Amino acid sequence: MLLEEHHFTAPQRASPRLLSLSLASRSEDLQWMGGTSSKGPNDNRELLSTLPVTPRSGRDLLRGLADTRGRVGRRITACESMWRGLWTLVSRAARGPHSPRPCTRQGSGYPAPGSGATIFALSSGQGRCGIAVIRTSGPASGHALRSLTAPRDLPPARKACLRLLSDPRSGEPLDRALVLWFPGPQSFTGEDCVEFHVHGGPAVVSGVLQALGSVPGLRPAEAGEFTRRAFAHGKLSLTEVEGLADLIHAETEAQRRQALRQLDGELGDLCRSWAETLTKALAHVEAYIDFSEDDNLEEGVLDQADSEVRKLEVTLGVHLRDARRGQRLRSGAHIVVAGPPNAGKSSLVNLLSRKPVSIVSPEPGTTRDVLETPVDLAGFPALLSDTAGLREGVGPVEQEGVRRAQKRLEQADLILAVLDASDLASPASCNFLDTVVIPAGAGNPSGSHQRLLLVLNKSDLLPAGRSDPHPDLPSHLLLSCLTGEGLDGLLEALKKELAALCGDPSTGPLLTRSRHQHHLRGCLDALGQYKQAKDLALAAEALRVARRHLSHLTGGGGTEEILDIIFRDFCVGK
Ligand SMILES: Nc1nc2c(ncn2[C@@H]2O[C@H](COP(=O)(O)OP(=O)(O)OP(=O)(O)O)[C@@H](O)[C@H]2O)c(=O)[nH]1
Ligand SMILES: [K+]
Ligand SMILES: [Mg+2]
Repeated sequence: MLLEEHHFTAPQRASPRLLSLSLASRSEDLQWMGGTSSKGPNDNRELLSTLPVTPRSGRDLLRGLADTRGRVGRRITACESMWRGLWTLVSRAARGPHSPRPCTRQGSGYPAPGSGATIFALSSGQGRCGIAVIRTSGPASGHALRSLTAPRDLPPARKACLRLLSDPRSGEPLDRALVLWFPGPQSFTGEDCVEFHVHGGPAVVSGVLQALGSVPGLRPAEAGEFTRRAFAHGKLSLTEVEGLADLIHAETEAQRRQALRQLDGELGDLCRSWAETLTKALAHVEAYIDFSEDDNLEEGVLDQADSEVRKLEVTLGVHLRDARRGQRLRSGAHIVVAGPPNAGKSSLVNLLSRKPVSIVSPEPGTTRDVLETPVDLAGFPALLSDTAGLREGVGPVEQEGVRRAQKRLEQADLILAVLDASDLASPASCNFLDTVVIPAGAGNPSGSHQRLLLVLNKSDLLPAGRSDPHPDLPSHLLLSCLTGEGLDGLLEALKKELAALCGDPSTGPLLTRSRHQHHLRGCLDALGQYKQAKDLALAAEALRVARRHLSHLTGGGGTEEILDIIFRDFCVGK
């Protein structure tokens, strides 16, 4: 029976009497609800599975309904969604065991734009290469495969077969290629898909693409369209889609690990478990609203809901506090290299990025604009900004440079403060120490101020043999950009700072985008409203809002625009 297929498990504290009671009093509502659309069977199934009732099987439920139909008066209940859920399940059970089974997951509910057409694209990179992969997705995929190949029969599903490809219009041979046939729904998009692994020459690739374009019902894919179809068919949740986009763009080891975790569905699983907690709490509140006067409800149902909500609030708070780190790991921590003129800031930026990003010269005031360069520091992504030397009393152009440098300093995740070790007594050095280094609380990592690493450059100019010539300064590292001495120590210190800023990609933060943060905050706000609600109906509504935020996090923001923004990150063929 359907209810069992959906893993309907009766709660341990269940009371069978309660079910027949509730069905008897609400059957009119069930009929009334039958004409309206369901919010989504998954939602209601969850709600149903947590209700304090025990239908032994779908058949019992149906029988109970038939018995009671028409015996009670009309009453619209506060737990409308519960009855919608029941109705959905019951009417599906009535359709019998042969009604189509959902595939691996439920669809996202968003139709893919232009779905129905069969799309094709080059899915491997552009340019000359050993092998290029061209794929199709859509109902005409099988026809396209048969049109291009000889022999013309479909190969066994998911097995690579060697076939001669030829142009269906002229019969001209195009390539000898491996082809793979993925009948839906067991494919990346959930639709019928074909992959052609052809030789990677531009003429072969364009020949096959043109041949595919000549097959009726096929058209070139748009950017991200394959993934969008996978999302529409419930093959990927939105957070997994984001993980996939991040994996494609990952440039460092830490980014790759983080993206892979998200693609594996960790964030989605977490959200679903939170949503389940809320569903339970909601079911308790709804049950209380409906049945409290029947005296059949156990004691403490509301207290249980309250305590679940409180626990969830704490967990969400922890994740929200970690969200900034997840975003840094995804897009790179902002490291701003600052210091007085001629300290060697540009030399250090070039050394860390291993390329001549900035002009280095003995003339103070060489760098004016903020120069940004992405770098991979010990596996962590970072955005290094070279800035103008900080000093007063200079011309208008340099002054503008100083203003920009100061603005950038305010936004830094980490300040890499550079001083000339042989010139610490100069007014510019003293001023920089007083205005930037000391207020940032260098050497005081537990301080609530901005993180800062102090580097004394040009150590090669110091008299040899003295271990630490500046013990009175805040904690610092000695470096020579000229000789490279001290670079390993600096990289080690940077790695520690970045690990603290970004979190451990294998175990750490899971919220990687401001979109995630937005919905989590929305969920927390709604939980705050739940606690303050004076009326139970309002409390239930707050729980529903909270749950909606979590489902938007994994399923989209409720608008097509959000999806457009996310899918825009993909290239054609993905
Ligand atoms: N001896 C020595 N000279 C260095 C070292 N690092 C940089 N220099 C020299 O110091 C001078 C200034 O270097 P830059 O990298 O341009 O310094 P900056 O801080 O970017 O200067 P501005 O952009 O003008 O503020 C150049 O002549 C460099 O060759 C070092 O470790 N040792
Ligand atoms: K300079
Ligand atoms: Mg410079």
